[in-house]
Amino acid sequence: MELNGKIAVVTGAALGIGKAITEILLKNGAKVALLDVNETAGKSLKEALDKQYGQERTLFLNCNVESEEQIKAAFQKTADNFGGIDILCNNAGILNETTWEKTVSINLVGVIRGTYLALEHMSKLSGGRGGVIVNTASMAGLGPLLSCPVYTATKHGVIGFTRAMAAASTASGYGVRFNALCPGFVQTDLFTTIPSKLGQFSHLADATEKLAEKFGILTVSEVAESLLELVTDETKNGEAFLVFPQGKKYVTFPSFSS
Ligand SMILES: NC(=O)C1=CN([C@@H]2O[C@H](COP(=O)(O)OP(=O)(O)OC[C@H]3O[C@@H](n4cnc5c(N)ncnc54)[C@H](O)[C@@H]3O)[C@@H](O)[C@H]2O)C=CC1
Ligand SMILES: CC/C=C\C[C@H](O)C(=O)/C=C/C=C/C=C\C=C\[C@@H](O)C/C=C\CCC(=O)O
Repeated sequence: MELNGKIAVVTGAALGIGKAITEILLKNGAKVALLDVNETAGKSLKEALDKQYGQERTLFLNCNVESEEQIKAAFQKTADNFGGIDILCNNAGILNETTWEKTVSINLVGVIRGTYLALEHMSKLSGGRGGVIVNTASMAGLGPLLSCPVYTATKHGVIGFTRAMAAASTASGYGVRFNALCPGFVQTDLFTTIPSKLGQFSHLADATEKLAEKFGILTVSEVAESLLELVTDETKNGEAFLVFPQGKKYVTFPSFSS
């Protein structure tokens, strides 16, 4: 997919991985709608991006992915402003085992909600022009993280949902590719605040730290480069792209097809 002129929506765009995704999409010619619940950070980033790319290339919309109404409105404003949606990065996510229902609501339900609402704009069956949806999962979607079982569950769910949607899209003719981005540990606010977010599993913080030492820490730019590959390589559909400092690979899963 050539990005020049394409229209992208990034959730959780104001900080961390979402900010890096936004920047690499802009750098490669896309227009980007930044959706985030953190209005201060979102407006500040928009101001900085306006200076670098001009005011017309981005739109910041205060949006909580837990709200169907807010996502619906944000997608409509994006389509009205830019003329459609070609790319969706369902990136917004939290890690908090004490408020685990909220973690499920944002990390999994928010991804499902964003996907279904975006398809109303993107699917060729509803007048869209197709495109690609990349869901930010995690290495914790591929293996158990003992200190955050609910976070692990949400990321396993994101990968399963993404792969099923990829198959449904191919079978239905949506013209939309679906892929999961699965980074290991990444240096962001989410990562640095982990020790205070483990709740009843806080006694396992050291084990997590040892995992981080073992697997290393990615930069947000490294993650954004992998996102770009999933967006631009039109052969990628239904992939789980595992990214960590030692390298990256497309995960193979057991096949149950006869
Ligand atoms: N940091 C890490 O080690 C890894 C993070 N991830 C995933 O990457 C994604 C981004 O995480 P980070 O950049 O690390 O986190 P971060 O905390 O640095 O940034 C997350 C962004 O999402 C926004 N956000 C949070 N809840 C929201 C909501 N309900 N609606 C809209 N926006 C919301 C925040 O305001 C923030 O701007 C998450 O899905 C996370 O699970 C995946 C693998 C590793
Ligand atoms: C605590 C969560 C930290 C950051 C959030 C981010 O989304 C994330 O989940 C990063 C995960 C990185 C995981 C790295 C390795 C994961 C290993 C596990 O899947 C299990 C594998 C090994 C377990 C330890 C062992 O048996 O050697």
